[in-house]
This record gives sequence, C-alpha cells and structure tokens, in this order.
Amino acid sequence: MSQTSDTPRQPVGRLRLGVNIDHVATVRNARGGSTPDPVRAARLAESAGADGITAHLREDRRHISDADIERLIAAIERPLNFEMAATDEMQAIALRHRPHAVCIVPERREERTTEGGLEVAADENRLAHFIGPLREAGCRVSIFIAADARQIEAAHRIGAAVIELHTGAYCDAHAEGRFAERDTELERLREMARFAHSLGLEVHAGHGLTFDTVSPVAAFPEVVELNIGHFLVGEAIFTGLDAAIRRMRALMDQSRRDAFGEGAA
Ligand SMILES: CC(=O)[C@@H](O)[C@H](O)COP(=O)(O)O
Ligand SMILES: NCC(=O)COP(=O)(O)O
Repeated sequence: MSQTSDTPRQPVGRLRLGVNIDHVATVRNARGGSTPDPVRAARLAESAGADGITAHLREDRRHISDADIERLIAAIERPLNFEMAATDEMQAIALRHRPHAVCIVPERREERTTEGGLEVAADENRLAHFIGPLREAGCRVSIFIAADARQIEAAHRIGAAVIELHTGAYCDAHAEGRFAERDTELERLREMARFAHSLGLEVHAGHGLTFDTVSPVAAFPEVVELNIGHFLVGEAIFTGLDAAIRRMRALMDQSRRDAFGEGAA
C-alpha cells in the first residue's frame, strides 16, 4: 500500500551507517600488490560501528576487484551493499553472490567518480526486467538516484525497494563555498526524501558526505541509511579509520538525537 504525506510517521529510529571501502582499494591499486587491504578495512569498519559495508565493483575494476568481492562475502559479518552498473556481467556476479543489497548506479568509463544518479525514467522497461532476477534472488534492490521526482517515481514503478539519494551536488556546493546553492540542494534532498518515503520506498543517501555535511542529512526522518567512504578513508590518513568512523557515527547519532530525541540514536 502506498503511503501519502499525511500518513502518521513511525517513530524515527537509529540511522544505519554503511562504510564504502572502495577507496582503500584505490590506494592499493595505485601501487599494485595487496596493501592496504579493503577486506581488512571492512572488518575494522564493522568493529568501529558500521552497520554494513558498501563496495562498488566498477566495470573497469579501477578499485574493487572480483576477488575482493569474494573475500568480502566470506569475511564480513554485516550486510554487503553491492554497487554495480546495470549490465549483464554485473547481474551475473550479483546473482552468484546474492548480497544483502544491490545498488544500481550509473557508470561512465571516463568519469572520476559517480557524477549523477541513474537515468531510470528513460530506461524503465529495461531496468524493470534487469532488477527482476535480483529481487527474485532475495537481494534488496536499491537505485542510486538524483533528488528528482520523475526519477523517484520511475524507481517506484520498476519495483525497487530502496532509493539512495545522491548527495554529491550538496557536498560539492558546501566544499566550494556556494552556500546558497548548497542550501537549495539540501532542501531538494529533504523534499525528495519525503516524497520517496510517501511512495513507500526506503530512503538512503550518500556520496561525498563529510563531518561538515553529514548532520543535516542525518536529521531527515525518512532517511534510514547513509553510505560514506571517500572522506572516511581520507580522514583515516590523519586519525586512523577506526577514529574516523566512530566520529562519523557520533555525529550521525547526535544529529538524530537533536532532531528527534534520545530514542532516535
Ligand atoms: C556510487 C557511489 O557513490 C560510490 O560507489 C562511489 O562512487 C565510489 O567511489 P568512486 O566513484 O570513486 O568509484
Ligand atoms: N553510494 C555512495 C557511497 O557508497 C559513498 O560515496 P563516497 O562517500 O565514497 O563519496
């Protein structure tokens, strides 16, 4: 049953933190060899308070490798959120491993990072067929998407359980001091989180989040999970990964408590 914006809210719960360990593999791959090991980072993230591990197996294998995915599945105790492009090759890999969650992301070979959300509205039929087997295999299918009502409606129509809102534009505007734009982006994220929730979608968010940008997003009542990686791995150079994750976790919990009271963290 789809909900309307007048539907009474459930009590707001603790926000889950998914730690993305791709960027550990980026450092490893810069030299070749086996260190630093993203699987070791994933185990450490779990002990520092991560509720799940996110890994993006890019088609060009620029960071995470097929072997990393095999090792992660064997080693981690928390759910794996497997990010991948909507290709036959990736679908076969996901169906072999059956991770807890599969997040479908757009990929462009020449991009430096995931620049935008998936174009769902223009590719609805193909994507509906594409995610069918993943759903049947028991994976929770998430769509990495811009804060755009048209794309959210399309994600809902194709049968996704979850959307993850791309927070990159908000974070970039903050980092570059474009504060009016940042606030506009934040407002867009807030409205679209509310809209997606009203359709019955589970709402996640991530990309580019930092200690400075996480709190307002953590205070959206509809958002139940944040996926964060690049900043944490960078911060780990200065303070260690354990401390970086614990601080991020504490900021998320504090934001939730400030907005909704003690029970929300
Ligand atoms: C989809 C997403 O936001 C993450 O997977 C992130 O993109 C990983 O980092 P790269 O973009 O550097 O692959
Ligand atoms: N899906 C977003 C993600 O996993 C983390 O993105 P980032 O913090 O590495 O930019």
